[in-house]
Amino acid sequence: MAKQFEDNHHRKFYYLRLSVTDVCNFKCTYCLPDGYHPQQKKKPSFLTLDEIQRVTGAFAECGTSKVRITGGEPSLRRDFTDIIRTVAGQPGIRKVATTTNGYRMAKHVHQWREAGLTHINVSVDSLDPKMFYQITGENMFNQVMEGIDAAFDAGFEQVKVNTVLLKDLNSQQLPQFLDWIKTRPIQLRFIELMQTGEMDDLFNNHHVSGVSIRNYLIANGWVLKLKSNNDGPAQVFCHPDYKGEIGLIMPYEKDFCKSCNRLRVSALGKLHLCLFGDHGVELRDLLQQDEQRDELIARIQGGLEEKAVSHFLDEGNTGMTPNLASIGG
Ligand SMILES: Nc1nc2c(ncn2[C@@H]2O[C@H](COP(=O)(O)OP(=O)(O)OP(=O)(O)O)[C@@H](O)[C@H]2O)c(=O)[nH]1
Ligand SMILES: C[S@@+](CC[C@H](N)C(=O)[O-])C[C@H]1O[C@@H](n2cnc3c(N)ncnc32)[C@H](O)[C@@H]1O
Ligand code: SF4
Ligand code: SF4
Repeated sequence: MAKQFEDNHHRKFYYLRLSVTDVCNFKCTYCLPDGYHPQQKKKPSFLTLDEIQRVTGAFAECGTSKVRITGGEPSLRRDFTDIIRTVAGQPGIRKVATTTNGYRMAKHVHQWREAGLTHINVSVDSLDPKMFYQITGENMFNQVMEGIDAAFDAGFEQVKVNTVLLKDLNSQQLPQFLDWIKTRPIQLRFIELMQTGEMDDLFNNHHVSGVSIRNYLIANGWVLKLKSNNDGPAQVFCHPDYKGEIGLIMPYEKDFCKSCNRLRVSALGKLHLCLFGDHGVELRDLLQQDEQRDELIARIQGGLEEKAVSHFLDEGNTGMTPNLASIGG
């Protein structure tokens, strides 16, 4: 194995978030409130299967054991199942995950599972269909719920659900969410709203910290679980009376970035050292032939020297990220 990816702050990288498209069919108020619009007139060409195979192969050689396929909406790629199969086929990749809005899950999750998908995260911002529509711009609540049932049916032992915590919207619905996971093996994660470049007043109007939920959980017998080296940033709590778990993603908390274990590659083939970084490192020219792998690894390692110790969101600096669809969250 080539040298494990590590930065100058002694953080090791086991987890690659690979975006395969910027396109999305939803209009979430906090992400793409006006829907997806290409940045240039020309149709962008997103990473091909061969390029995906080369980039994940290089990461795997340097210690990456988990790849999350994300977007935009990754399942809108017509070759999505082949992408899963390609990533799953890389020696060393033990977890192949995706994050989806759930739109295509009911129909296709069995085939994703057969292709090698091991973990699935789906976004559900409210359990109230009307509020779901209000937040996502799409009337698809029932379809997404059917998708979650289909995932269990296909053999996933747990489904993770992402809920962006929004003041005066879903932040009042904790009892409903707790009730929902009582008998279901769902890890429900509340994500604090993050400010991005294109966001207007939404952040000031709707950002709310996850601290009060954490205090509630601790006061009511929930216990913090230990993490493994390729887990995401959620603090996960479990309770003996619940089949489900609660996760909290609180990026504004001190030391959130201390345990950063992940790198990102955009759908256009740029390495992003941080979700809120200033620029990407071009990789695509080194994804054209298998023989370029050593050069590719050297370029990623060079980029890692520049990785900052944390984001600068508290200073109002959101880096170059206009919205999370552009980099895959
Ligand atoms: N600020 C920040 N937010 C992150 C980071 N990683 C994940 N998130 C947030 O958490 C959201 C949910 O991430 P998911 O795509 O569901 O995956 P995950 O929680 O990283 O991974 P798992 O632990 O495998 O479920 C992302 O879309 C981001 O909003 C990170 O490195 N920095
Ligand atoms: C960018 S989406 C991509 C995958 C897929 N389209 C989905 O929605 O699950 C990944 C995650 O980022 C979250 N997200 C998007 N914008 C966000 C923001 N500004 N703050 C916090 N989370 C955000 C979404 O809720 C979703 O769970
Ligand atoms: S959060 Fe996901 S589903 Fe919603 S607009 Fe962004 S990319 Fe699309
Ligand atoms: S904000 Fe940047 S440094 Fe912090 S955990 Fe996320 S990717 Fe890592």
